[in-house]
Amino acid sequence: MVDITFCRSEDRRLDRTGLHYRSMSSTWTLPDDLQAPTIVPEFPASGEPLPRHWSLCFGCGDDQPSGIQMTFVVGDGASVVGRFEVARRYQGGPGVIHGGILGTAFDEAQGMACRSVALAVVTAHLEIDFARPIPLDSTLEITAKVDGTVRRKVYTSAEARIVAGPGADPDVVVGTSRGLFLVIDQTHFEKVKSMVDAVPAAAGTAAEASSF
Ligand SMILES: CCCCCCCCCCCC(=O)SCCNC(=O)CCNC(=O)[C@H](O)C(C)(C)COP(=O)(O)OP(=O)(O)OC[C@H]1O[C@@H](n2cnc3c(N)ncnc32)[C@H](O)[C@@H]1OP(=O)(O)O
Repeated sequence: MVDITFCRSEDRRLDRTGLHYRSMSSTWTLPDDLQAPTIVPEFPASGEPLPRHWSLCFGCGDDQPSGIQMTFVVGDGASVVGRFEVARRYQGGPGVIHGGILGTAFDEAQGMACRSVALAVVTAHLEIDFARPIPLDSTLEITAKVDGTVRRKVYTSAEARIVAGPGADPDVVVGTSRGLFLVIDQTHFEKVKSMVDAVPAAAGTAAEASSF
């Protein structure tokens, strides 16, 4: 196995307990009227797998071979833990993940966390801090949670860690993300249904069934 150790200046290090963003530029703030997440009964129990929301999804679909095929388990409360392998085709800079792929993983994981509070959501706003290079052939774990809701708005955040392969260190956060998702109803995808370019597997989740 390739041994890769990235520089870890104390100033740029993020830790598990006292997450700090000293070298980050985020201006993300949670609103004063934020409500604590109310978990829907359909959301599986902690430790249970959370099925894909759509079999053709680039983030989680198992009928989408070009996608990153993330898998998820439910975490504590309104949270999920997702994993995927950083395949060589996801290369951006030499030997490292493309930033857009990390963005995809955050988007997917934070969207999946929203399933704890709503049947279906779409991303309205997503912002990412790329804290460390992420080598190809590593396994990335994204922990995502709902921080709270305001009407249809779902506020989320997430952290990424390398848990296996090159650069693995579960104590180092290699990226963070914050995102706003909006709860939608079944009319949202009505106009684009005809664009679906393959026959999806049987609708496996309530969200799939409600979308198509
Ligand atoms: C399928 C199963 C999945 C279930 C599982 C999900 C996992 C999927 C993971 C991948 C998810 C994706 O990539 S989804 C694909 C990428 N995203 C999209 O395609 C979304 C495109 N955008 C839209 O369709 C629209 O802009 C919406 C739906 C996001 C919002 O439109 P709308 O419904 O008309 O809502 P609108 O009235 O404008 O706004 C409602 C409230 O939200 C606020 N708001 C709206 N946008 C923003 C914004 N960017 N930044 C800040 N705040 C915003 C407004 O100020 C307002 O606040 P207030 O007045 O109430 O205070």
